[in-house]
Amino acid sequence: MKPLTDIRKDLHQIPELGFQEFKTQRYLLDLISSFPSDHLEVTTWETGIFVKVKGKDPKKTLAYRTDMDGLPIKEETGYEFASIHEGMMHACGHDIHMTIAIGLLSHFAQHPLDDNLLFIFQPAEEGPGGALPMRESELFQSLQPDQITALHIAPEYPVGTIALKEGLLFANTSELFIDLIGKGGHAAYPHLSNDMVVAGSHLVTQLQTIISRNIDPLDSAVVTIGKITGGTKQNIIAEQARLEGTIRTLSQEAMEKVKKRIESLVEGISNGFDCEAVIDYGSNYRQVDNEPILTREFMEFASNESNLTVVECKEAMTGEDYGYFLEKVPGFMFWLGVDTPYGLHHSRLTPQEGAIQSAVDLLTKYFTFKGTRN
Ligand SMILES: CC(=O)N[C@@H](CCC[C@H](N)C(=O)O)C(=O)O
Repeated sequence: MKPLTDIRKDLHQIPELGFQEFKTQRYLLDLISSFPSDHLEVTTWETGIFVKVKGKDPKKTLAYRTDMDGLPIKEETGYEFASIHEGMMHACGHDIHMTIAIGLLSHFAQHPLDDNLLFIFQPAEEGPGGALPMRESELFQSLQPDQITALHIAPEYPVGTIALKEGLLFANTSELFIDLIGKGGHAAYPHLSNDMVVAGSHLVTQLQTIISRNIDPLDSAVVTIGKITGGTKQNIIAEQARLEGTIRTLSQEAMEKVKKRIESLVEGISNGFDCEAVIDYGSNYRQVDNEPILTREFMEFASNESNLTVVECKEAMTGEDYGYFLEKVPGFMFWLGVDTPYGLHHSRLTPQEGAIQSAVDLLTKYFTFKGTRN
């Protein structure tokens, strides 16, 4: 097999959006077909893949999950191996996550455990969400793991550090799309039109008051509008505007409250500006809730059995549909330090590749510890 760093470079070049991961799936299947196949059961689900490494005397099934999709970002890393897909980039580390899965799989295909080890290559984490339908698939139900593990790259930690905590690690999320439909017209005749750029601007400002005025200051929530579109030309009054964003909360109750406030404010805009307004919440992700006993055991294992630094971190407002796997299967997720000055979802994100081997070494030892009986 090629060195893992070369595999990461190959994957980095072909980012694809959710449920479009055709080349990525093909690339991974080709690699997997080069591994010794005696213990492997490979199945595909949409653009994802399940690989079961059959144990020698299985009593349970352990699982490792990686996501697969990229983001609609124009890459500016300056890498020689930058994305060859215009306007798309692996800017959330899924190329690293997949490479770690391949490193582990190549090891365990040659050295199977006593127990089964299931690899889940999951599409569409960035949206619209592959974890929930994958978890609900007949295929997953038939493979049903007893414990699950995943990781996410963390730009802010050095290579050689992992970070996690028991319980809540990542927030509840909901996408947010608001369409405003008014009446277009000539820029010189505002009184004959109904301007959705003005209505949308008011709405963006009002939405910011939800966190500052409606959420308990000791709780946490986020409403981010990441994209606004509207109008067609500088001297035409905009007939429509669209706001696209995301909501993050630490509890389901806060999510319900934020949504109620959004609905009231949107209704106010619709009445005040005499326009039509439609809200679509897109996909919702369940919080990532680390199972306390397994998490604590893993933290102690990593501290004692590796030379990694284990940090007990705070929860983050990032989202992850991996939370849906954790809803049904006990397990945990951890942050993997990759030491890069630009954060997740940035066009200049350049994770240090040294992190790949550190994760493969740690998880090889951990799965061996969990899946071997004396
Ligand atoms: C780790 C990470 O960055 N995850 C994404 C998940 C996206 C959720 C959904 N599409 C949304 O935008 O709400 C994140 O943005 O946190």
